[in-house]
Amino acid sequence: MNFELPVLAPSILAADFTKLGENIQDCTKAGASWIHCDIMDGHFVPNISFGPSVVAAAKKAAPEAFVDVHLMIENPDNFVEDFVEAGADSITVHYETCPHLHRTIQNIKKYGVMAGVAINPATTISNIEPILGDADLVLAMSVNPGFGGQSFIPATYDRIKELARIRDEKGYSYLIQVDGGVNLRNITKVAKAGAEVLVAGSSVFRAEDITTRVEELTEKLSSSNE
Ligand SMILES: O=C(CO)[C@@H](O)[C@H](O)COP(=O)(O)O
Repeated sequence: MNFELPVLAPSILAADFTKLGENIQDCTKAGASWIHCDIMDGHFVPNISFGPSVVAAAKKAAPEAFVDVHLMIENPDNFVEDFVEAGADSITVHYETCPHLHRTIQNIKKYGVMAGVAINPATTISNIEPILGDADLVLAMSVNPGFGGQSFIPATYDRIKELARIRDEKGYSYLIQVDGGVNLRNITKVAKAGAEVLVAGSSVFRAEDITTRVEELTEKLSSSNE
């Protein structure tokens, strides 16, 4: 799949579900090549969102988009196949939910999709160092997972830089993703710190005009490279 880094990944958690297809197409028409799907189970996180049928609907609305699935659920191994069948191009699991993380990553890769590992703001990066060489994507949560519309936790900037430093030092190849509280005011700083996949929910879908907002965020990402 073709996309240029850094890339914006609008999170449909904040979309108007009565117009989900239209909201997603507003994003892709404005140049968004990724769509981020937040799966919440009411156990690992104190909120319930949606399951594979909504991911399949998102893929149907934008077959050309890279569908990025973020599993905030316990026992994620039980659901990997369902999300792959729904059209996921990447599946990210939380370190905090995976006692056998190496096996879970291999299980995701078996389906030919990208395998990501997410860490909560209070989880130290050293916890996932042993598997960083196997990860296709590392997601540094910039809010405590479970809800959209929260404020970006500033300590995330240093965590992004640390993930980039380890990758360079060890010759790893994972993408660095950031999720939570990303908006027009901070997106440039987040990208300049080294984030390559920037998830934005309320900033995109609560905007007066989704297309214009995606264009504005994407423009800031493009100029962050300069
Ligand atoms: O995973 C999560 C929250 O748990 C995020 O994907 C949010 O959905 C991002 O939303 P905003 O903070 O951008 O509103």
